[in-house]
Amino acid sequence: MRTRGLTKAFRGLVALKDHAIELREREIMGVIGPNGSGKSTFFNLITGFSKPNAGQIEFRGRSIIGLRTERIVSLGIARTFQGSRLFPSLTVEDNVLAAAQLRHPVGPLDSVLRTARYRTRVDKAEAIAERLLDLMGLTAQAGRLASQLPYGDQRRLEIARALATEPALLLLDEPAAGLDSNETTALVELIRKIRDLFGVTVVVVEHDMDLIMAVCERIQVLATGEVICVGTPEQVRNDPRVREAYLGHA
Ligand SMILES: Nc1ncnc2c1ncn2[C@@H]1O[C@H](COP(=O)(O)OP(=O)(O)OP(=O)(O)O)[C@@H](O)[C@H]1O
Repeated sequence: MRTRGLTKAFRGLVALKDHAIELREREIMGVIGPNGSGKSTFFNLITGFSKPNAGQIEFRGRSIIGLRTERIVSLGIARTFQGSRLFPSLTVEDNVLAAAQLRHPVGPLDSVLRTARYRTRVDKAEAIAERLLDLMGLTAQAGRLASQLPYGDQRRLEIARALATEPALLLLDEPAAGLDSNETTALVELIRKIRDLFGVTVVVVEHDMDLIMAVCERIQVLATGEVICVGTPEQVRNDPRVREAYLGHA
């Protein structure tokens, strides 16, 4: 995935200005910056939740500007959200199945007639859900309502839902928010494992510097909508522009 000249303004306010990023296959990239620096705007533009005023977004060699969110998901980009977007009154398993079926849709006629295609697709979605629940340590909770899960489990369920759409690019929006330090350490391992098992590229937007520094191979820093620095955790940590951006907002 790469962006060039990506710009988004809300009335007079430029939330993202001339943004450029080029992700490498299978890398874990962090995007950080003070509050209001444009991180969520960046995710919203890539996933079709909002449309840029200017610029390009290319994914696997084609422009995805103007495509609907469902189409972008089907091309292989999945995201989690800062706040929970689970279906609270569905079971844990059905939450993952619903996401898996975005990738293996069942038409109403196939469903009513229980065609062979219906069976194949349902089997495929069930196999994906089973594997993901196992990976997330949620198998024992499969039959519980999503709303009844402890918070940390709900966050992992959200990641399972994103993975169920079989993405090539996984966008995690503040995955450590609300987690304690043990859970955050476990999340570092989980993100690495996801990358290794599924071969996905991962972008993490996060305020938790321990998580970012531990898991990311490269980090891009935004400040007031502009990219101020890209580099390894070590380079970013030592960059005076980054310190300045954060101190300016302290
Ligand atoms: N829908 C919107 N309408 C108006 N202004 C918006 C909208 N979305 C974002 N903004 C503004 O754009 C700027 C960038 O916001 P954005 O949410 O992308 O920042 P962020 O880096 O994700 O912040 P945070 O770390 O607090 O989540 C902010 O000034 C914000 O108020």
